[in-house]
Amino acid sequence: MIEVQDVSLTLDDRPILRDINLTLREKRIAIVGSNGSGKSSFVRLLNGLRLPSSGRVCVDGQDTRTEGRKLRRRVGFVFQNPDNQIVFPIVEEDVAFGLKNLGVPPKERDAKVTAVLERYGLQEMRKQPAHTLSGGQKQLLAIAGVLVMEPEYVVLDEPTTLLDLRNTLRISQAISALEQTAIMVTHDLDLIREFDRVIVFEQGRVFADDVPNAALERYVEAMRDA
Ligand SMILES: Nc1ncnc2c1ncn2[C@@H]1O[C@H](COP(=O)(O)OP(=O)(O)OP(=O)(O)O)[C@@H](O)[C@H]1O
Repeated sequence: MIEVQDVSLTLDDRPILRDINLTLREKRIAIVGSNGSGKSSFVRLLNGLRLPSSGRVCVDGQDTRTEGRKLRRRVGFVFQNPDNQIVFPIVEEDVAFGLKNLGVPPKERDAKVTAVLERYGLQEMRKQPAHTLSGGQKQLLAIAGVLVMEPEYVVLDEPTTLLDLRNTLRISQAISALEQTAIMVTHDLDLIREFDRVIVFEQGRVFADDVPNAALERYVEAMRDA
C-alpha cells in the first residue's frame, strides 16, 4: 500500500501539487489529466525520485524521505522517455544490469533476461546496440528492464506513447498480467477501461477519483466545458 498524506510540491516557487491525500492499494490504478496537471510530478513522488515539499509518502509504512534508496528497488519506475532509462549499449546488457547489481548468479540472470526479452518480442535483438532500436522497441526494452527486477509496485509514466497498436496491446496485456500493483500515467483512455481505479489530476489537485466509467465521464465533461 502506498500512502500519500497531505502532500504538496513546489518547484521554483511554483505550486505543482496541492493537498494530495491518497491511499493506493488497488492492483490497477490510472493517473490521467491535462498536460501540465502534475501527473508526472505526482508519480515521481511514489518511489522518492522526488520528495514532497510538505506531507509524506509511505510505501508499506516506509517513508520515501528516509528509505528512498531501498524503495526505488521495490517501486519500479518506467520513464516516459526510454532514452532516460537505457544505460547500457547492448540490449541484453541493459536488461541484465540491475540483476547483476543485485548479485544474481549468471545462469539465473541469463534465464530471467531471456524470458523477459521473449515476452516483449526483443529476443532477436538481444545482441543489438540499444540505440539502433526503434522508439517503440526502446520503450519495450525500458519496460523489460524494470520488470525483470520483479519490483513489488510498478509505476509507468505514459508507457505506450511511442508504440504502434500491436505493441500497445502487448504492453496492455503485460500490465493486465502483472501480479504487482501497477500505477500508470496515460492519455490513452481506452487502455484503462478495465482498471480498478482512475485518478484525474487538474491543476495539481485530485479532480476525480473513481472507477473508470465515472472518473472518465467527469474528466471528459470538464474538458468539454473548459
Ligand atoms: N523541475 C521543474 N521545475 C519547475 N517546474 C516544473 C518542473 N517539472 C515540472 N514542472 C511544472 O510542473 C507542472 C506539472 O508538470 P508535470 O510534468 O507533472 O505534468 P503532467 O501532468 O505529467 O503533464 P504531461 O501530460 O504534459 O506529461 C508543469 O507546469 C511543469 O511546467
